[in-house]
Order: sequence, then C-alpha cells, then structure tokens
Amino acid sequence: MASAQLPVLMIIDDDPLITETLHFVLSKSFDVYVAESRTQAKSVLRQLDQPPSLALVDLGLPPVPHKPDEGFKVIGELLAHSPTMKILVLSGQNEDVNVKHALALGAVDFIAKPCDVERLQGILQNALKLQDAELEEVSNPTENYGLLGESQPMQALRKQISQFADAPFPVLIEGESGSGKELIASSLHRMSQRSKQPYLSVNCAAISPMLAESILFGHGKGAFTGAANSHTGYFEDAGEGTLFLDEIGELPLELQAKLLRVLENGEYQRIGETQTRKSKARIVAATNRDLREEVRLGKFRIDLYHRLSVFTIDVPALRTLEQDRYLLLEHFSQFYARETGQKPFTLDPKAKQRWLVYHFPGNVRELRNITIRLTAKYPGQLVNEQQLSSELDLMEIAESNEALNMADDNALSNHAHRHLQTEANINLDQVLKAWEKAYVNAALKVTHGNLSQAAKLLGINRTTLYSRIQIQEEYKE
Ligand SMILES: Nc1ncnc2c1ncn2[C@@H]1O[C@H](COP(=O)(O)OP(=O)(O)OP(=O)(O)O)[C@@H](O)[C@H]1O
Repeated sequence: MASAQLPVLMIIDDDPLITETLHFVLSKSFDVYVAESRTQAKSVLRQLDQPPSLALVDLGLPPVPHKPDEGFKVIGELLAHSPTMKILVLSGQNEDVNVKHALALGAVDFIAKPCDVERLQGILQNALKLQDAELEEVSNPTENYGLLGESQPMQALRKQISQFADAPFPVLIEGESGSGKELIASSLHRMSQRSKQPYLSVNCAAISPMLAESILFGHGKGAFTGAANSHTGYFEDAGEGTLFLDEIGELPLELQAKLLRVLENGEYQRIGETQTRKSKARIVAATNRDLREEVRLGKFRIDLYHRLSVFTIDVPALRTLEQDRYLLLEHFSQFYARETGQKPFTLDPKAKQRWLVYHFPGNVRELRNITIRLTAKYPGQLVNEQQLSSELDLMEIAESNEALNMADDNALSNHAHRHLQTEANINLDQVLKAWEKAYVNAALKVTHGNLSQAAKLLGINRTTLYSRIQIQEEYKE
C-alpha cells in the first residue's frame, strides 16, 4: 500500500528493467509512479492529487528513443506542472551537450546509467532536503518578499510590483521559464491589502481540461457522475484574496470565455447550478508563451487578452541583469552551503568573468541548480573557469552563432573564447571548413543552386566557388 506520507517520486523511462528495479528499491522511501513516455507522464500527473516532489527522467524516450528531445520536453512540462519539483536526469545518453542542456532546462542534476542505487537514494534524499529548505525560505522571505537583485531592471520591477499591488485590475506576468513569475505573483499578494486573505495558486497546465471547470468554479451535488457532494472551486476558495493562474496560455478555449465573464463582472456558476455567484478575488495570471502569438493562432481569446493585460509585468531574463547574476550566486551559494552543512565554494576571478557573461537560458532556476551542484562538488573550494564551464549549457554556443555579428571583432572573439572553453579537442582547420561550408551551402540555397549568383553573393568568382565545393566533396569522402 502506498503511504500518503511518503514523498511522491515519478520515474519516466522506457526501459522496464530500470523502472522495475527502481520501483522495487525506491518504494520503501518514496511513493513511486512510473511512466514510459511523455504522453504517459502527462496522464499520470493528471491523476495525482499532489504533484510529485521528485522526478527521475531519462532523456531518450519514445517515439525517438535515440535522441534526447523527448526528455528535454518532459523536463519543461514537469516544471510547467510544478515549478518546485526537483528533476534528476538518469540517462545513458550522457554526451556533455545533452546533459548540460537538460540541466539548463531546469533539471537539478544528472546521474549516468548504470547507476548505483544507494548513491541514487542519497541524491534523491538530498534533493528533497533542499526542496524543503527552499519552500521554507519562500514562505518566510525576509527582505523584498524574497525577490533578490539590485540591477536597474530589478529596481524597476519592484517599483511596478508596489504600484500594481492594490490596483483594481488583474495583472499579467510575462517572462521566460525560471525568471521568477511565481515569486512576483506572491509578492503582489503579500504587498497588497489582501495579504491576510488567501493566496491560491493554480497551474492551468497541470489540470485536466475535463476537470478544469469544476476545479476553478466548483460543482453542485449530482452535477456529473461521481459528484456525490457539492464542491467549491478556486474562485470561491480564494474569497477576497488573490488567485494566481499560472500558465494561463494553457487554459482551454471554453474556459477562457468563463474566465472573461468573471473578470468583467465577477460572475460565475458552479457546474450543475443555476445560481450566479460573485467572485471578489484578485486575478494574477502568468505565461511564458507569447500570448499575442497565441491570439493570432486562434488559441487565446483576444478579449480575454485585453482584459488581462491592462497591467502587464514583463519579467527581465537573468542574462539582462548584469551584476545581479553575481549577487544571486553569493546568496544561493551561502544558502545551500548552510542547508547542507558545508562551506560555500568561491569562483576564481576567471570563473567569475565567465559567470558574468553566461547566458542562463533557464534563468534563476538554472542559476540555483548550478549553485547546488557546485556546492556539492567543491565545498569550501575555489572553483576555476574550467570546472565552472563544465556545469554550463553548451547549446548556448549554437544559439549565439545565430546572433553573431561577423563585423564585430569583439563578438567574434567572445564566441571563439567560449568555444575554446567549452569544447575539448578543437581543430582550427575543421572549424574554418565548417564555417566555409555553412556559407557556401547558404548561398546555394538562397540562389536555388545558381553558381554564378551564389559566387556573387559570397564575393568570390565562380571558378573559386566551384573548386571550394569540390574540395568540400573530397573532404566528405
Ligand atoms: N529575483 C529572484 N530572487 C530570488 N530568487 C528568485 C528570483 N527569481 C526567481 N527566483 C527563484 O528561481 C526559481 C524559479 O522562479 P519561479 O518559479 O518564480 O519562476 P517562473 O518564472 O514562475 O518559472 P516557470 O515559468 O518555469 O513556472 C524559484 O526557486 C524562485 O524562488
């Protein structure tokens, strides 16, 4: 019998040998749920009363088990479902680039297969302990409601929060994953005159579309099969407090109409009842999608978008917060050292430089996770640039290539610098050939294979282009 007291752990892996063994061993300490694919994981999540505290995720999952893409998507979806979940990657596909990308997406750590079960137990217990400490920190934030940062965009953000806290309109919070939207929603509540009233948070991505209406608005007795008693919904439970609708872009279209009505006049009905009720709750919504684009695609109602977006808070991405990256590092390295009974690590000057130019695609959540790993690996030690780089996402190089301005010497040399730091065994000839090939192919694509035009585009003559293509072909063979 699964005990309600045990923390919930979800294992997502398509290898039955792994899932069965882990289920057997870990069931003593965890309430274990297993899924073999991303689709199955979603349906298991929807059946659970409370989100899992922990997840163990394989990267290569069906329908493309030889690639990490499904695993990457699972990480995003799990965090969308429950932002405080601790996700560990358990993977045989431990090429650096994959593992680091998974970490940047929000996983706390990775464990290479085959894994030592005892070590795994320890890692899971440790993640759980940190999660408890983090939840406690959020419920007891000291200054600024836990929102750290002194940079100009953070100061502007705080000002906006205090301006909007008591405004009689909903607030829409837009920002990348891990940038602090949930923290901002709770700050809006705590700063408002409603702070003594309930603060309820519902993740629209996490509720089944079938049950969403009942969850939000409640139902009357006998409203549908299985509705033995009447039930209040979130709007009712929130009373005069704040209702935070996270991932609002995921709300089914039919419910968007009902939400619009509540926003317009506060009115709603429980399913199966004719009595109209009034909600006095303040609505705060958040999204990491571009809602204007969702409107354009017909997935989000334009009238609802206009209602929600009267007051919009645009949360800055961590990479735009300059020295805050360092301030957050200091804060979290102290925090995790304290929580794990270790001495904090410190970055040496070069590592510090690297930290300050890193892109942080997963924002503050990624920063926290990097800090957790560095605390575990280098307690009380000085971390050098190479040690730090091996914790950072390599895919940023691929992305930064796109934004590279060839005319800008600095951008090029920064790019080269990062490339050298993050990839072992670079061969300059191969790098240059790869660039040449990319340009030649692009020119041929743009000109639909017309050699003369492609040569013109590239600023070389036709025969030179022809011989370069031949060299490339020979090189390929
Ligand atoms: N400015 C900040 N100061 C301190 N902690 C922060 C800050 N911003 C974010 N965090 C922390 O980073 C983590 C991610 O933040 P949060 O869950 O609020 O992000 P989010 O934008 O809601 O992400 P998602 O879209 O994935 O749900 C949390 O642990 C949060 O406490």
